[in-house]
Amino acid sequence: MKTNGHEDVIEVTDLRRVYGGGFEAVRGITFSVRRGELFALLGTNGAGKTSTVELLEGLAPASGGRVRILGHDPYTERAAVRPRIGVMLQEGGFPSELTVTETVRMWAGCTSGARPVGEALEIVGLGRRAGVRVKQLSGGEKRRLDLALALLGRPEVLFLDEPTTGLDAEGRQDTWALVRDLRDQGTTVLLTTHYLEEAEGLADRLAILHEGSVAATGTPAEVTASQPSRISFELPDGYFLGDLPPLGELGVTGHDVEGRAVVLRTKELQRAATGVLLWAERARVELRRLEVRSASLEEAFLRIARETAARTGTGAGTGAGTGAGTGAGTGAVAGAVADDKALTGTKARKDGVSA
Ligand SMILES: Nc1ncnc2c1ncn2[C@@H]1O[C@H](COP(=O)(O)OP(=O)(O)OP(=O)(O)O)[C@@H](O)[C@H]1O
Repeated sequence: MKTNGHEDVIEVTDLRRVYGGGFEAVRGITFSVRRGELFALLGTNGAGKTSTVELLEGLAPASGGRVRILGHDPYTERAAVRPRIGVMLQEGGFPSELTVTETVRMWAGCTSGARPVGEALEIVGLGRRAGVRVKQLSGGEKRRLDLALALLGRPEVLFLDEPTTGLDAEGRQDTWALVRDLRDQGTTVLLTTHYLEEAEGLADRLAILHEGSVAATGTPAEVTASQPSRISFELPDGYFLGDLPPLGELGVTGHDVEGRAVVLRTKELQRAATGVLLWAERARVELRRLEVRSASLEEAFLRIARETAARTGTGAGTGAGTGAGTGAGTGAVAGAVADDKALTGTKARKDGVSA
């Protein structure tokens, strides 16, 4: 199908997956991925990423809704779809005594129109490790071998399920560069990841899944734009938050004060920052540790997580985050801002702040 002149190579419409016990893991999700696009599926543990991707790969039938990959149903028309897609398996499960070349050659035997083995290894930077046994590869090299196998059939659509899990920072950067190259050469990539930094850096568009539903979708910039920016600084000695102009008039929609540290949240960053800086100028005070910045995808995600946890009473700590493994709660991006109160001005709400 074509939308706005773009060919959608992945079309997902009201997709549902219900497991044997009746548990609905995927609850009517809709998104599409255009040819040559890199699309990331993000979500907390148990959000339904794997359940969704398995349906896209044709490994299971949908319980409801529709999936089309390159115009075909990946389950009922598997023979038409399979040769045109690549799936990066987590640890391919090959005998570790085989060398890298033997492993790729074995897989090439099952792949129609496979690239030459050497070419596949060069693409992923394993050319010089061709004769090494798989068991002697580092974790990062094993992931690259998994990727080489996924690329053997020159796929038009590549599914990458958490391709950098377990890699160190350098390994992640290498994989990201590789994935970008593939996308630049026209491969459509669907990536699932726990690493928000990965999605922010790589994805043209993304969807955040929560409890089987799409909680937010768009470009990384669009998703973060739905979240407030932050201005943080230390109150000068002898001053209180109430000494600033009325925060509501500055476009500030939420704030925190801890000791002298102040964080203001706003969707009108320029207006709020200008107001704060003009005040400081006029009061002839220096705002130490001043920081003014837009929300990151990680902040957007964490905030969404907190909001839904607060709304639904679900717990936090579901493991999405940066490469450092920041914990995140479950959440949905509904745009609601649970702790952003309409501020009338000089009333502050924490100790050390006067009205
Ligand atoms: N075979 C199954 N039978 C019943 N429930 C399942 C089955 N597989 C997964 N689930 C449940 O479906 C929900 C979604 O799981 P899924 O593995 O798709 O999430 P995920 O987003 O990929 O999570 P993770 O990031 O932890 O891999 C979870 O609550 C999970 O427990």
